[in-house]
Amino acid sequence: MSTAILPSQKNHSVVQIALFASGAGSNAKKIIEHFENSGRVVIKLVVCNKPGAGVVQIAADNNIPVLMIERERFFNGDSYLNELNLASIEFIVLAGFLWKIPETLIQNFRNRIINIHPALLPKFGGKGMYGSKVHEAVIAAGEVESGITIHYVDEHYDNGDVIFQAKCSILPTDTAESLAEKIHKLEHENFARVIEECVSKL
Ligand SMILES: Nc1nc2c(c(=O)[nH]1)N[C@@H](CN(C=O)c1ccc(C(=O)N[C@@H](CCC(=O)O)C(=O)O)cc1)CN2
Ligand SMILES: NCC(=O)N[C@@H]1O[C@H](COP(=O)([O-])[O-])[C@@H](O)[C@H]1O
Repeated sequence: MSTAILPSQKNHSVVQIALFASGAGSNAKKIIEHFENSGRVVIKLVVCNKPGAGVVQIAADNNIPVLMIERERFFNGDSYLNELNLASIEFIVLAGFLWKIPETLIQNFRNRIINIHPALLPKFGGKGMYGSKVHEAVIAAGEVESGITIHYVDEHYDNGDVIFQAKCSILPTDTAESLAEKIHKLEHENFARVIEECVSKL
């Protein structure tokens, strides 16, 4: 007699995530630490397009393999889909990744790629809007608040469905640097939890 597998008894498989990053990797570090002892999520791979980026050392410190990618193959080849499949990657997190994700990956990871943007989309997004450039534009526009947006990734920059936003105030004395600190604090407080909520729905 076979035993029915009740939902509560379903054996939830482990979700294997690739972190894509181009820079210092402070978000990647927080995410890696958050899932360090998780039974549900494994940070399997760090994908980076900038040799010498801080995120490469963070991956090494945590014994996470790094896949260094090159522009030609990423945009005009298989977009490293073979390596992602070999690593059994099921979900992609963009944590300060500065290249546009190509159609090949969008199609193969439909609704399974998320990104964090350091502003309140739809304002201050799109091509050219990354890193301190975002904070400089927000300050120059005279905004009294900024924040973060975590969203699904589609074929356009900063256009996918919004998952989460959090705000911070901007004081008259704030600079792009001081705003960046407020934004990083919001990112580090929220990104890992939002990732966990997203993968729990897979
Ligand atoms: N298909 C998508 N790819 C990516 C998205 C996205 O929403 N859809 N988000 C970006 C992250 N990002 C904003 O959150 C972003 C990153 C970089 C740029 C940009 O203008 N990049 C420059 C190149 C910079 C460099 O090579 O150092 C450019 O494209 O000319 C805009 C937005 C990640 N990918
Ligand atoms: N438009 C994309 C963008 O600007 N992303 C931003 O890059 C930074 C990476 O910091 P980190 O390398 O310390 O995580 C983060 O602030 C993230 O929001």
